[in-house]
Amino acid sequence: MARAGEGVSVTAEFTVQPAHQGAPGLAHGGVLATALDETLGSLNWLLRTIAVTGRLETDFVRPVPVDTVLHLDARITAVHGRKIYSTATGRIGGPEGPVAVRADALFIEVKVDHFIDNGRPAEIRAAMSDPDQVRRARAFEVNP
Ligand SMILES: CCCCC/C=C\C/C=C\C/C=C\C/C=C\CCCC(=O)SCCNC(=O)CCNC(=O)[C@H](O)C(C)(C)COP(=O)(O)OP(=O)(O)OC[C@H]1O[C@@H](n2cnc3c(N)ncnc32)[C@H](O)[C@@H]1OP(=O)(O)O
Repeated sequence: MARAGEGVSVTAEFTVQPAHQGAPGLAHGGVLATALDETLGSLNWLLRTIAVTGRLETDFVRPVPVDTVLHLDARITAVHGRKIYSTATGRIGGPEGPVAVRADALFIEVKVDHFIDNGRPAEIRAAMSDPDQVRRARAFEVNP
């Protein structure tokens, strides 16, 4: 679950499951990048803005074993026109533990037409019939 913090920030936890393994016993980097991306993406809801990831630069600082809880902390650093700049860290061993991963991101604000024009019709129809469900499921749940 992601929680709003001070300023435009959120914290979240992501537990690395066996299915997230890359190298034996360790989290796959792409899954860690996804956890960062999802946490960063949830920030845009605090701005009440629909935005997609344009750029995600990830540093992998420490290996993250399977079963680890990744403590995520993300905040918006700047907004310029449609561009939303944000940064996130993922710590292990507790919220004050060492940084294992970090990311800098650029999200670009889009109209809802971005999804209507490019998404698959069945999912668009489902989302339109229950927008609250989309908001909860896509924006505020980090663990699948
Ligand atoms: C009622 C109907 C309901 C139906 C829908 C229901 C719900 C929808 C609501 C919410 C959706 C839910 C969740 C979505 C949120 C988050 C999901 C998690 C995050 C993701 O997983 S999301 C997937 C991965 N993501 C993509 O799938 C993006 C693919 N991409 C594109 O779709 C285009 O690429 C786009 C739109 C990004 C930009 O295209 P564009 O034509 O709109 O804008 P343009 O190119 O003009 O850029 C404008 C300014 O951003 C700069 N800029 C752009 N890209 C840059 C880059 N990469 N690096 C550096 N700067 C960049 C330019 O340099 C310019 O800067 P400047 O203004 O200074 O010149």
